[in-house]
Amino acid sequence: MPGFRHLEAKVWASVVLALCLGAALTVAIAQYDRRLGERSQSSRIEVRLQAAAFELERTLSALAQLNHDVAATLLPERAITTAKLRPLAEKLVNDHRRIIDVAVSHGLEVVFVHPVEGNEAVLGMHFDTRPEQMEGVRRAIERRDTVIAGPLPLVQNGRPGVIVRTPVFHPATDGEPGAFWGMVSTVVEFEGLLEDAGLSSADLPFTLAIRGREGSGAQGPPFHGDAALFRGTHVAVDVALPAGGRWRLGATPRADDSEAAARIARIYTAGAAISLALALLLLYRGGAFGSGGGAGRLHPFLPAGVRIGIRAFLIGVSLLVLLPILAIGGWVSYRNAQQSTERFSQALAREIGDRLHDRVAAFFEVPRHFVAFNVEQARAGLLPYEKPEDLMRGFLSQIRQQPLLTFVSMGTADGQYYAASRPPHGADKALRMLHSRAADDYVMHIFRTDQTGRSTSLMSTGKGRFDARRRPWFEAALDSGSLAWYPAYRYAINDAEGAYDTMGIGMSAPLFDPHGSFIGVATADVALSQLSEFLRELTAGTQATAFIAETNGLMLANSALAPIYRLDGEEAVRIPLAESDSPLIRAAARPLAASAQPEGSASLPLGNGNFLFEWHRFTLAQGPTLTIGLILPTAHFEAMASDTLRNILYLALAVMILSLMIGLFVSDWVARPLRSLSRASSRLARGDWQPASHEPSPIREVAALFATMDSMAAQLKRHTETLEHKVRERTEELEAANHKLAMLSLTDGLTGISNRRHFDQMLHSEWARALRAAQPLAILMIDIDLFKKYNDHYGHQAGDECLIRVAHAIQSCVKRAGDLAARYGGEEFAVICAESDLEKATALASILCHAVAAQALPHMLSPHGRVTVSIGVAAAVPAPEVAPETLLRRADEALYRAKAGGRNRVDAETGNPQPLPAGRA
Ligand SMILES: Nc1nc2c(ncn2[C@@H]2O[C@H](COP(=O)(O)OP(=O)(O)OP(=O)(O)O)[C@@H](O)[C@H]2O)c(=O)[nH]1
Repeated sequence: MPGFRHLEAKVWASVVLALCLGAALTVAIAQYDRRLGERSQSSRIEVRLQAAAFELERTLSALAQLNHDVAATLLPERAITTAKLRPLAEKLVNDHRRIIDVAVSHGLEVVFVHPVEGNEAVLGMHFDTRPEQMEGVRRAIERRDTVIAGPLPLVQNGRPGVIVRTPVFHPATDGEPGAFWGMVSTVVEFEGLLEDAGLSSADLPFTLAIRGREGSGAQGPPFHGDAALFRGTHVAVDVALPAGGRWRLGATPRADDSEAAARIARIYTAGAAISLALALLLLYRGGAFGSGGGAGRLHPFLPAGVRIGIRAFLIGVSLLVLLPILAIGGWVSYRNAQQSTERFSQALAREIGDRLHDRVAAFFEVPRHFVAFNVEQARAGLLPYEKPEDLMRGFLSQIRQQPLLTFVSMGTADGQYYAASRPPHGADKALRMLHSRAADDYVMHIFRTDQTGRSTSLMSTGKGRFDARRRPWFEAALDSGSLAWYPAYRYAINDAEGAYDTMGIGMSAPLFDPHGSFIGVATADVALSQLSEFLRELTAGTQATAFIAETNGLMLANSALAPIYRLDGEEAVRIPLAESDSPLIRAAARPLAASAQPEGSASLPLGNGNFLFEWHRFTLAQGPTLTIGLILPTAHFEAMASDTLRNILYLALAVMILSLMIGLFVSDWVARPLRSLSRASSRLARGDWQPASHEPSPIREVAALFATMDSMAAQLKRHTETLEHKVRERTEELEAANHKLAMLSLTDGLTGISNRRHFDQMLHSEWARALRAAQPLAILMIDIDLFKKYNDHYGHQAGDECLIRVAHAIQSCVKRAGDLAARYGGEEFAVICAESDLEKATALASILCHAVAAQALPHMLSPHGRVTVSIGVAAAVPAPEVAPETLLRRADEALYRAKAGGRNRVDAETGNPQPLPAGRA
């Protein structure tokens, strides 16, 4: 009966041990998983912190630059000119939403602030009355450079703020550094900075703290979050502040990581299930559920009566174990590969997108830099516009610094044009100088230049007048009155090679001399074809397509090098994204038009595959809003997943084949000796005692089985041989006895010669033989004369003795092979003479007659005085229709006649009795 009571103690012990081991292993795995999870969480946090640090560094360094720019405006006069300062400050505050105010102090007193509203408390403030402010101010003065001060509670609202401070000094005199004049401070909302860096505390999956106030670094005072976390295990990333100093970002994962908790719960559940299953299995083996795993029971999963070979069994078991492992391992790996690919593709797209955005944004800073520089130069009286050769050489050295620029040029107030240029098209990439002068009647001249920046040869001259004042960039500068982007336009330079047959975009600004008089317009320009080339370089090796377009959907550039304008007569008509030659760009136009978001992504299903589309919108300073689009084929990433899957499949296949081979080898190793054992026992069962040639087995139990079987077989063989020997002996004895019995059955018990039965058998067989051979056969019938009287006179005993003597006498005369003498009955004897005719037989009969008489056995009552015999002889060649008894009868008749004739004589069937010769009677 199934039950638990009868279970042995060792079964219970193994169950308890299995449960304990299972629990210990589960706890260990959960701990390990937790540690792994924490490690991976830490690295995720670190990545996030690094991204945030990068963003903070970028923002702060941009702010430092801007603050520095404001300070630079104070340098010429070292006087607070509100009219000059206000527009700059206004622009700063408007462009950067996190800036609270821009303030200027003369000495340590704040004398200018913008905006005033909300910052009234700042105006007139003395830094030396505010120790927390003074710390940063002192640092800036000591360093004589921009510093990032704070964060500290702001005077205006008490909220934490970061202050970018740039000190301004009097000019140096006699090699002595100039004395402190004042300070430009840009105040930034600290929480806003954190938010922009993705560290808004609301949605962080970790606890954040920051230390290093005043850029004091890893050991500095904490200023944000719970500083206690710095005492425990935490992830730390430093923010390098512009112009020196560091903040340290520290983070620890939040305790309520539900994903990790769910994973740990799954591990505990799986561990409990496996331990329980193991315990049940042990109970089953112990017999808790019936005869269970007891010896002799077949496997519970096999139908009754089914037997399988040991090799199939071993391979089957291996496959049963291996296949689920392979299947689960393969599935998990594939899922992981898929997820990693997904994450990787998104990260890569974002990475390429960000890189593209940064590079393009940096690229658009280039024209600004050159135009601003030339504006500064003009204002400082350093732009040699009255010496065109020098002017163009200066432009040439500028354009040489920036390989993507197409023109750095100036249009003078009277419409003359001077430029350095890099031809956007054509094989000849030598830099050019261009001018259209009033002296040449405004005809464009294009010169090739050499390495030293001199014009070498005139390449071509223009067809018509080139009046700079009619060019879009000139007009745009006049319209805006300051540095500004102008819309894309078609170049009007008609050189012989068509190198300038393209559109361009750039920045221009009016130029004023030191007296403030308008002297012309400076411009830096990039050909849109160059911009496309730039995009192509940026996306090289990524299989991505990138484009730049304006908000109205008109293309500026694309890495596919699809045309961005077409000519309608002489007029260049810009092509919108939706009409691009590139189907990818056309497909991207729709989601882009539908979204007003500054950045986003969309999936583009196209005829030949799926694409991931990422876009960023950004506004150029003093210019249009541009969209940078990036289109990536997802097949590239999917291929990675399918590559992984294929690799997994190959690996699984290889493992399976290897396992099968090992399985076959092992099963053969185990099974072959067992099979030879099985064959040997079958042979033994058939009684084949030949010693079996076993496969040697390395398995102890199997080897022991072989040894036992061998000794068992040897013992059986010995027993069987002994038995066979005994049986043979008994059989021989039996045969001898049977032979004796047979002899006895054919012999007369008194006389020892053949009896009547033997005589009859021999008569028939000899008769048949004579018949076949057509030879004569004779019979002698012999009867002792007057034996009754002998008996009566000498007694029965003597009669028997007499019979014996007569028999011996007869037997002694019958020696020929094939002849037989027998006692025919009573005192009567008979002889068969083979191959004998009557004559030969009669002769034998006479010899017999004489032989008996010659014994001279006294017989008182016989007229011969001795024992004599009478013999009847008959002979014949047997015929098929004649029975042998006929011959017997005839011999008997002859005997009768011999008796009647006086006894002691022979009578042949002729009827003529043969009297014995007298002398021998
Ligand atoms: N002692 C002895 N006597 C036998 C045996 N078998 C037959 N007899 C005797 O043999 C005698 C045969 O006698 P009968 O047949 O009358 O003939 P007979 O006396 O020999 O006279 P004839 O044949 O005419 O010469 C009988 O008395 C039988 O008892 C035997 O085995 N032992």
